[in-house]
Amino acid sequence: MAHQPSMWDVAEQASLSPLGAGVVRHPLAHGAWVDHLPGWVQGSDEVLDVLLGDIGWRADRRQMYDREVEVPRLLRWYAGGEALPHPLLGQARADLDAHYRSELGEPFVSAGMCLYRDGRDSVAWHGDRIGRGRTADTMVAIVSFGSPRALMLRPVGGGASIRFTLGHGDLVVMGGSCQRTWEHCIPKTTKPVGPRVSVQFRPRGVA
Ligand SMILES: O=C(O)CCC(=O)C(=O)O
Ligand SMILES: [Fe+2]
Repeated sequence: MAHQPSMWDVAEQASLSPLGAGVVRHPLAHGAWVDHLPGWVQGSDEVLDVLLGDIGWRADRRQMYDREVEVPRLLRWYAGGEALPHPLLGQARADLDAHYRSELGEPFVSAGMCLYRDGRDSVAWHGDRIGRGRTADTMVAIVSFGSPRALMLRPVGGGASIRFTLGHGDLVVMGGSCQRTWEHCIPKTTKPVGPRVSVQFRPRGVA
């Protein structure tokens, strides 16, 4: 008998909800803001499966005083011209463009990806300040897949930090002066967490 499409097939197909309807903006001090939309992606499992496959993840090494150490996460960088590993990610970039174009004034281009294999993987406090994020307002849009992890933000000059939990299919966008006037990090956790992949869309010249 031919396979009958069922509600389950429909439910499992990755899709995006309309951005305009659900994004909530959190204004921060010093001209920064964070937009948040939990559950932007539905049916995220198939995307996560692809992202956890062999897409060319590599372990970066950094000079740390007199020795070289591996950064505690795996990385994969897609320049604007390179096809993304799942069609939903191309759709996500197009939807982000449509929603933010008038405010951002330019398209999202690159997709940087981080794989946090478990709670020992992390990214330390930083701003995305390689390039124009150092001097100008910009946006970095992050879509999360897999185990929930905390994204922390704190003002550069000191002050209380704030926390967003980024779960499977969630969107956050850091905008305004956020990369210059605030720092962000994904802290390590001793909780037993599975892998998480973050996909960061940035305009040209921002990293
Ligand atoms: O994994 C995340 O959500 C953040 C990654 C990040 O801050 C970066 O790669 O610059
Ligand atoms: Fe960052």
